[in-house]
Amino acid sequence: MMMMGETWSQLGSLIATAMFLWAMFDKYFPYQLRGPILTYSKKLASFVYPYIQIKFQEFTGEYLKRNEAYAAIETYLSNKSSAEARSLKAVVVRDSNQPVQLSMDENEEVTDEFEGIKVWWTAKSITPRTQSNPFYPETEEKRYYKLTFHKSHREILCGKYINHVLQEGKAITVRNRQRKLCINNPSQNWGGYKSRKWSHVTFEHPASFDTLAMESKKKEEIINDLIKFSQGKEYYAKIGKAWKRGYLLYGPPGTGKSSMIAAMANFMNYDIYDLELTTVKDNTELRRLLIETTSKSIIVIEDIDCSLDLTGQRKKKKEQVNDEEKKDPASKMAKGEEESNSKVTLSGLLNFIDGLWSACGGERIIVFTTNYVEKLDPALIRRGRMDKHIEMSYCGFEAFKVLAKNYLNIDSHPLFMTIGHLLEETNITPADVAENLMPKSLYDDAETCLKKLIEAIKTAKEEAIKKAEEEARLKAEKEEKEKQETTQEDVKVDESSAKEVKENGVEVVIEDKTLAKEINENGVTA
Ligand SMILES: Nc1ncnc2c1ncn2[C@@H]1O[C@H](COP(=O)(O)OP(=O)(O)OP(=O)(O)O)[C@@H](O)[C@H]1O
Ligand SMILES: [Mg+2]
Repeated sequence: MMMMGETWSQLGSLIATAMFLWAMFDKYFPYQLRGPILTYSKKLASFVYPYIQIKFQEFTGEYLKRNEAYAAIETYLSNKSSAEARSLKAVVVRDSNQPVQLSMDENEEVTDEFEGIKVWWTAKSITPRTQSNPFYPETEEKRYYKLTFHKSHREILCGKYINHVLQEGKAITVRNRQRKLCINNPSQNWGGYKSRKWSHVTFEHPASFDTLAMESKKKEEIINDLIKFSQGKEYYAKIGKAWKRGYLLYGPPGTGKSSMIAAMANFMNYDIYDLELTTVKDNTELRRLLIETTSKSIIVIEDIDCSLDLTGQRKKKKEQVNDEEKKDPASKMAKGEEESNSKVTLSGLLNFIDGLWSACGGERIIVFTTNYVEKLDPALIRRGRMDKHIEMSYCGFEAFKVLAKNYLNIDSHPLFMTIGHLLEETNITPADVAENLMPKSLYDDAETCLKKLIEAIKTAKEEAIKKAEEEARLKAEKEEKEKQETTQEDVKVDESSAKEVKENGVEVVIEDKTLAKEINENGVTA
């Protein structure tokens, strides 16, 4: 006990002496000599204490912008902190799917290892005593992380390690973030305070490539394409192309185009920007919307053929208009108003896909969907613009098996063979198959649902046959009508020809009506 007391009193007097010496140094030591003295003392300290320390402050710059590095380090250390530190802070992070993020409390220390080198991270804070900037009073404590390591590892830790920490921290943030489904606001709502071009909700669609019904080979091809794209940052930079990829999904309604987009977003961990083109006034607005999208996102334009008149017809219409304008400049003026309301043009959209502005942000996927691929303008869908065309087709046997697994949790059943044969002969969408496979009551077992599906496919088959017959009948009727019309026209021509021959003064009875016509056409008078 006595010993303890003595040690404490010695320590106390040591601290008091140090404080006294520091006060003397601060008060009487000439200012000019302080620099060299401090430099030498630092050299001495580095000899005695061979460690390097780096500070990462929470706020930097005149306008106290939050330091991205600090946030990344905080996230990077959160796992290590929760395992090692004894005093922790819990922070709710915006747009994160984690309820709270744990970080170490002030003066706590955690260790980390990189390529066999040990480092120490400490959370620190200082409360400023003076107000340096009257416009931004520093009333709050300044927090920072301190990284300590041996000076012999300076090169590797200052370069590779810090880079690793920042990248990993950002990657964790992306993994933990709540993904967004954004829709564009009409431009008349863009003006006011706090107004935004995009509104968002949390994206929680459960679709995945596992639940998507399509041929496994095709599915794998798409997954590989997406993986290659997500790892292609350097590759895209090397070949001088913006880091983006375009997909065109086409197929009849209910074949899973929207489900595919949701599955892609879940697989890539991307946000979705669902762009409603009909509310976009012009190309300028389109550009403004585009630059507000973030990277790691899918920009979707659904039903591109309906969103805009971007089909070949539009071009023709436009050409016609231009011809009229050339003839009549007044009509051009009259149409001026209409032109300005013409909203987004094909060239505007092409610029959006692969013009200069499309490169901002990077790591983005653009998806167009359509039910009628043949209606689209070739310029819009040519290779290079839409890098991959994916056909979403009617339900085949492989796709059916995925749905049976999803909805009924079965891999096989004696009825599968019948269904397989029926699907080969009938076009039925995965949406219709899914609808029939879904148990409608508690008593519906797998067999009941499969039988229901068989009935549905048979009905679809009968309807398809009836439709085909009806179409064939209408076609035959049309052809017959056209034939009759042609014959009537021929008769009229023949009669007028025969009459003309008569009018030329020569009475010739021409039995062969074709010959009469020919004589008339060639102006021959017999
Ligand atoms: N390939 C599929 N795999 C799994 N489920 C599917 C598939 N296709 C359709 N479905 C089911 O049908 C529903 C409708 O599908 P979805 O909306 O993806 O079709 P779509 O092709 O986008 O149709 P539309 O052209 O009308 O927009 C989905 O909710 C899903 O349950
Ligand atoms: Mg859809």
